[in-house]
Amino acid sequence: MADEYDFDLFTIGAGSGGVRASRVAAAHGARVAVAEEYRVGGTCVIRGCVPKKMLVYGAHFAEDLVDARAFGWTIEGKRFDWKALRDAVQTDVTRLEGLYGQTLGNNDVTIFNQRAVITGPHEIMLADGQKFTAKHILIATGARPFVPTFPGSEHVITSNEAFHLDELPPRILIAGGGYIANEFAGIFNEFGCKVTIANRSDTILRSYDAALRDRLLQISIVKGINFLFHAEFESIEKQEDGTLLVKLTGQEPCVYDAVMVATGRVPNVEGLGLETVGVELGARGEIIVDAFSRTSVDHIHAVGDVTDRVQLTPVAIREGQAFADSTFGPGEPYAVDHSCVPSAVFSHPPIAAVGMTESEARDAIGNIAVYQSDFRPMKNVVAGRNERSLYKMIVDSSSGRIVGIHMIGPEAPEIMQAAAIAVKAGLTKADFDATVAIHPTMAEELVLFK
Ligand SMILES: Cc1cc2nc3c(=O)[nH]c(=O)nc-3n(C[C@H](O)[C@H](O)[C@H](O)COP(=O)(O)OP(=O)(O)OC[C@H]3O[C@@H](n4cnc5c(N)ncnc54)[C@H](O)[C@@H]3O)c2cc1C
Ligand SMILES: NC(=O)c1ccc[n+]([C@@H]2O[C@H](COP(=O)([O-])OP(=O)(O)OC[C@H]3O[C@@H](n4cnc5c(N)ncnc54)[C@H](O)[C@@H]3O)[C@@H](O)[C@H]2O)c1
Repeated sequence: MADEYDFDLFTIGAGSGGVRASRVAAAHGARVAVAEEYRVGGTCVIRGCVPKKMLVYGAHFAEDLVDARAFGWTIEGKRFDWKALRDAVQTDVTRLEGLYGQTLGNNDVTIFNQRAVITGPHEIMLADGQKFTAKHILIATGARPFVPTFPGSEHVITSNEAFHLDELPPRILIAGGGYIANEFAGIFNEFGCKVTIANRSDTILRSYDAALRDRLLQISIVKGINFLFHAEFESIEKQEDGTLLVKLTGQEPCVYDAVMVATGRVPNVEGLGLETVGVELGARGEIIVDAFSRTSVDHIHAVGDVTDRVQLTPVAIREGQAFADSTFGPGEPYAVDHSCVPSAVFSHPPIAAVGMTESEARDAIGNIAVYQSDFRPMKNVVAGRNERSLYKMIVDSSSGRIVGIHMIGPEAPEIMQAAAIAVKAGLTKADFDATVAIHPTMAEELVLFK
């Protein structure tokens, strides 16, 4: 490796993509440094997937404790302590942060706990003024919540703050209709907050199959979540008692204790020095990269949310791994396959999907068969919970190949991870039919479609 540079690789951002790329590059023998301005682990570990999932688990006990009565349990003195859960989650986040730092250290990656910017084609400057040179630079700076600007927008919180609330807000308005809005609506609602979702369109989770979206909407309404559609912010006024008077288009003014925005995430590119070295950006501020995560400058790469391809942790990790193997490994360069990426929404109940929705398949293929199972899980029957699951399988009629599976119901993401392998591998409906069911399960519906 070239010794004319201080490092072979300098990574900016120690999140999902940056940590993986740095660790793997170092394991291939590269001299690697990584700069992190906040906390090692990035969004997913510190204020995303991981603490969110822990809150989802905590929230679900609200239903389990109610349902337990139907299974013969008497529960007295039931009480929920938000601070106890919040602090337990943060303790584990800190533990994980330590493990990520340890992994980097064990691989001889130098960590700088400060902001880094690019000051020359091969030069990086840290917040304290230190400068370093590197043969390759990897931008893995992720994304941050987008907050629309309107009078009073300074009073809103985002998912970043939601993990640290001193008290649960008795009434919370959540703006947005995507992943974060629906996941946090479920969490706060289970904790007993009165939740209202305000969305600018009339569609939640627009990339998911319409039948599943409708099912989640119906179930959420029954659980007590209020939905406002075609509602955009006009203003928020903080009142003397600390509550927030919110005006939304087409709605009567209403008072809430907290307002959270979940209106998408924008790439972290500001002030990075990209213009000084000629790294090109797209219309949404994302770094433009080719299939090998190479930017418009040959030796500068970018992975993860900052490229706004698929904003999911496992994708950022794969992009980081592919970059490190391709640039520093012994094999041929390879690209990440972004097709058929499975995903999940950890709502109550969760949604999971892989491949094409019914309408996408109709447009792309035309001749399709749709199999559907609309059932009440056994546990819900005994519990007297009138909440039905919906599974859909979309099949290319000419080949029998499965092009999409969509599920809403308990444990849907856990079931989907296995089903996604089959879809990615190009299996057919006949292959599923030939597989014996495991009874009694919810997942058996996948091999029993008629
Ligand atoms: C609330 C929430 C829930 C989510 N849930 C899921 C989920 O369940 N499943 C899933 O797959 N995905 C989920 N995501 C998305 C997932 O977190 C991201 O896709 C993933 O973290 C992207 O990884 P990344 O490496 O691109 O960026 P990040 O993990 O965001 O890491 C970027 C890092 O760069 C640092 N940084 C930025 N600029 C600089 C600089 N100039 N100098 C030094 N450091 C810098 C940042 O502090 C950050 O630590 C969730 C996101 C949120 C917000
Ligand atoms: N379970 C998961 O895998 C998971 C969970 C959370 C977040 N994420 C990732 O993080 C990303 C960000 O999550 P998110 O929920 O913020 O985004 P999102 O893209 O899922 O949803 C954004 C929502 O905000 C609305 N919106 C956008 N601009 C608006 C504006 N100016 N005014 C009003 N509404 C507006 C959109 O119509 C949409 O409903 C997701 O796209 C996803 O990739 C994944």
